[in-house]
Amino acid sequence: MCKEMKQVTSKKSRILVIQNLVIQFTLRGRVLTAIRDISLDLYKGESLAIVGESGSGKSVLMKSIMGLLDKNGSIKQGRIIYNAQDLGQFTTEQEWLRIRGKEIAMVTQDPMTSLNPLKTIGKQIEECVVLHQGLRGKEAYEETLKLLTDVGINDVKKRYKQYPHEFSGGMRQRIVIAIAIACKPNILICDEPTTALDVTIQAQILQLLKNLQQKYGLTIVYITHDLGVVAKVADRIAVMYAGDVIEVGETHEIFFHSRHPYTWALISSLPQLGSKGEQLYSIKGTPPNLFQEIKGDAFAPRNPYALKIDFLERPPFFQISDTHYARTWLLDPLAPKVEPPAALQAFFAEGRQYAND
Ligand SMILES: Nc1ncnc2c1ncn2[C@@H]1O[C@H](COP(=O)(O)OP(=O)(O)OP(=O)(O)O)[C@@H](O)[C@H]1O
Repeated sequence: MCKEMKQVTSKKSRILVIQNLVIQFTLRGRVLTAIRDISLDLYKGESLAIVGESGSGKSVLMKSIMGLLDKNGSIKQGRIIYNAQDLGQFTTEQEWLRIRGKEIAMVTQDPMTSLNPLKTIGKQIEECVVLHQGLRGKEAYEETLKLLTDVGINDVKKRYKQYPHEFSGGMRQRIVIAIAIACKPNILICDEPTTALDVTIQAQILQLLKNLQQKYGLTIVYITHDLGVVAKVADRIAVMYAGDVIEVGETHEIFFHSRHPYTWALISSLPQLGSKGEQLYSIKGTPPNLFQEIKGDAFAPRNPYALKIDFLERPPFFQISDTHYARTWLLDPLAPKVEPPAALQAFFAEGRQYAND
């Protein structure tokens, strides 16, 4: 039967809890609801990927956790609990400075925007080491060299003295990661960290983040529009659509057992499936206008499997396993049995087989 999402199913401890979050922006007198009543837990030491197409609310959600919402936006409802405090209640920049960078750090798509072009990269990392680790002089210098080594940069003494423009895009991203790690955060948010990089470098940066996660005991949140990118690095995936989380589960559950037709559509658009040359399920239409009130399941108008109730009532989270939940009326016991498209079923079967081997 349907149960409201309750993700605390094992001994894993929650490091961040988002409860019934609603975020709105006011634009020329009109109100846009970017986050529509989201609840999501983040577990200590895990890597969670938040996946969804452009405009689904991934960045707004993460910005709200870091106190970086644009001035015309605000939290209208809900809580963001970290370390027994509700971050949503923060009103001053001073309060945020205790969290931002220090406890929760962020790596963005474009390293150039995070780096100062006029300072050597060594100095930029060392400033964080001094500020956040309290080291001075030779100790701070040594720690900076160690961080450079940890992020896979060679010849560190020479590199320390160089400026951002002397590095390639991939190397610059490594430096931004070193700066983030220098602050010893508990949570690292990676917002499309590899989008600007070519495929080989992408894989290297993702592997680096995976290694650093283990070494530093980090909890990582990946934000991406590309499900394929996080397949190998995420423990869990939350799928967002029109400001809502519509499915969440462990990575293999989302890839090979997903139940929401929107997740099916996302998987269908993976190049691995396209290469089979089969006619796959593709999403037609556009996401809803977030200035307007959304009734029912926001995906219903684009969903070939939508039921009448999908247009009327927001589906609850139906529990599929201890770790897997989806917001679709198709999971209601009274709903007709619907199977994913044949090509996707073949992909699911192949993936499950592979997982069992
Ligand atoms: N300052 C703002 N004023 C008005 N609307 C905003 C503002 N910031 C974000 N939005 C709206 O909030 C919604 C969610 O945006 P968000 O940037 O979180 O999407 P996203 O999933 O991160 O997309 P992308 O992958 O393109 O970054 C969008 O409709 C966007 O236009």
